[in-house]
Amino acid sequence: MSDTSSLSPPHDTASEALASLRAEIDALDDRLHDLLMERALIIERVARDGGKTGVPIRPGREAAMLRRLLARHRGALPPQTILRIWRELFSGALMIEGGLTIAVADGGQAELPAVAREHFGPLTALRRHRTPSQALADLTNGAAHAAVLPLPSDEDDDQAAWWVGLMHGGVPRLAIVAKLPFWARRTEGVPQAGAYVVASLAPDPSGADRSLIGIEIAPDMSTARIAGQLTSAGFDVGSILPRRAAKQEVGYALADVEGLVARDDPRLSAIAGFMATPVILGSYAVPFGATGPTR
Ligand SMILES: C=C(O[C@@H]1C=C(C(=O)O)C=C[C@H]1O)C(=O)O
Repeated sequence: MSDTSSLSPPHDTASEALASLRAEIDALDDRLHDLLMERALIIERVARDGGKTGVPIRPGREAAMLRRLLARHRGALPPQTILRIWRELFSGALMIEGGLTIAVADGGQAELPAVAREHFGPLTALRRHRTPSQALADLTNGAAHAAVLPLPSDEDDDQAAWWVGLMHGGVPRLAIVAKLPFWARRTEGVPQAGAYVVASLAPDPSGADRSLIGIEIAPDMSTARIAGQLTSAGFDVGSILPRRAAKQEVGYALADVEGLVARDDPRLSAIAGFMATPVILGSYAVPFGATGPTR
């Protein structure tokens, strides 16, 4: 250990005023702590009597709670502090509900585990994999509750284009249930990568959601035409990611549309011009502070 004898102790002036302010902080901390313990008692009741089944996270409810608190937030405390505290509370609550394990595919994007950690907190077990299919296998064999996967890009090879596999389903039926980061304004030093969370979870509306539609297209179909077909079926289209592999008879497209669209939405079966009826791949709460449509 280094020699600290020459360091002067912290020197605070007006020590009486400071001591009294600190006493106020300590008293408030007791009240906050009492409330947190009371909250944990209710979480225990949710776990015992709430009738929840399957994957315990409720991404829509979490997003709605955060938006509500951030909307009423006033004063000097940075709003992001509110988000950090509540994300930590959610992760503690999920420990009470039996704990959470998240699989993350970090292939090519070292930032993805950091994005997963930022969202799910240090209490959550993370299983790191190289590829999306390895992370998804954790869901099908019950080793993880949810998978954090990279945002699709037009540079993805077949292995990386995990959303195409999601279109063809399987048991359990997996869906995109959240988009990360929820705090959309990024500051220097925080992970910049985005991700989708996939789980076997029913849609959990947050009040401001978007949905992802997987489409089989003829390989030469233009993006404008895909958008046109979706728009005339009544969808408000944000972005479209086409995937046209060379020498293949079918291409794919991932469309991001406004609202929480149900799997049996009649607009899907009424759509014309695609190779098959488009399928809903899931939905996500619009990240806080996001500007404009996101893919
Ligand atoms: C407590 C619940 O479970 C989880 C924990 C939450 C919380 O701490 O408030 C909210 C949503 C869920 O992710 C719930 O479903 O209400």
